Amino acid sequence: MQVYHGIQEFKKLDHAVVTSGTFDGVHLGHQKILNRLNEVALQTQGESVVITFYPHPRSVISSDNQTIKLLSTLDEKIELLEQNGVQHLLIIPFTREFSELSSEEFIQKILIETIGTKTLVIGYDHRFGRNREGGFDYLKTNASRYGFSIEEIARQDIDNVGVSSSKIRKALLEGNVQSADHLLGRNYSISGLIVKGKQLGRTIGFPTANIQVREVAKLIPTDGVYAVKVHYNDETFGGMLNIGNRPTVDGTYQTIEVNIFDFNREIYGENLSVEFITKVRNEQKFSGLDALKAQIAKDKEVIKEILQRK
Ligand SMILES: Cc1cc2nc3c(=O)[nH]c(=O)nc-3n(C[C@H](O)[C@H](O)[C@H](O)COP(=O)(O)O)c2cc1C
Ligand SMILES: Nc1ncnc2c1ncn2[C@@H]1O[C@H](COP(=O)(O)OP(=O)(O)O)[C@@H](O)[C@H]1O
Repeated sequence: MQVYHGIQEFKKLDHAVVTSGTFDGVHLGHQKILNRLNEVALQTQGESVVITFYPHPRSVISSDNQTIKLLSTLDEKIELLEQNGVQHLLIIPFTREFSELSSEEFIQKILIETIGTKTLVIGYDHRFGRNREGGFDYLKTNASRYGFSIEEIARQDIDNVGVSSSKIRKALLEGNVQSADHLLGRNYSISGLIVKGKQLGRTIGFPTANIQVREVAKLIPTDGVYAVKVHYNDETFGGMLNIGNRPTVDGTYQTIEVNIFDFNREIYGENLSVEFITKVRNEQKFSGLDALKAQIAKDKEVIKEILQRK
């Protein structure tokens, strides 16, 4: 997959089959669009192109100034789009100025002049241009002027639920990992650097690797204890992970820490990624370290059992 940062890097194609959107999480709904994109590209001997925006449009336009939490970092999105067979990825820096472009200017400048679009494939609710003014109906009415054809992809439903990034975010913030994983079509994951903690874990028999997530915008599931799969270099392990402030030890800030099963290595300064399988309980304040240790031993039993069935 060719990646272009900004329109000036893109060289106009003879036969571009294009889609555009934020594609946060590259979930099953997005995958349906991408499959069709690749199919049309193959049938028409064209090349598939995805236009996406960075940072996320809502983080630029929204007035509440809060960083919106996302299902995928830019690197993860690039990897997922590549896995889905996309040939060209154009990442447009999303600025205030860019957000002022009308839908007509977007079509003329980006789709026609920069890319050379011959077919545009868009999701059922995709909007573009200033104030999200352009959509499928607008395109359809004006199609004859543009010299490209337009195809709309219906909403992907899973168990009668329309898949959307916001539903997946909500599920993760409610601790409903299984539902999020189901809509994503894979297990939600986070990755980061292993940093030093208070070195207490090893004294209670459960050393925990503390994960520092680099991207502030990455969504962290709600506090609690989770069954996870841990990826370290090319190896995969089972593990139990806690997200929270650790009230038992009077913790004052949130940590993400994982006890990796059947593992005994020093990994400070290295990278890990974890896949969330299910949440098993809320974080609690115990009377002391012994009570916490007894509960963690029980968590281990429960989680080993869960992971065996996966
Ligand atoms: C599976 C698991 C469950 C945990 N559950 C809780 C909990 O319910 N309440 C709590 O205060 N801390 C909980 N912790 C966090 C421990 O307090 C933490 O691992 C311990 O303080 C060691 O911290 P350290 O890495 O800074 O040494 C849990 C940790 C793990 C690995
Ligand atoms: N099974 C394991 N799971 C997690 N970390 C492990 C394991 N075995 C060894 N380690 C190492 O021990 C460290 C965690 O020990 P711990 O006493 O909890 O210290 P800290 O408070 O710095 O996290 C990890 O960062 C890792 O380098």
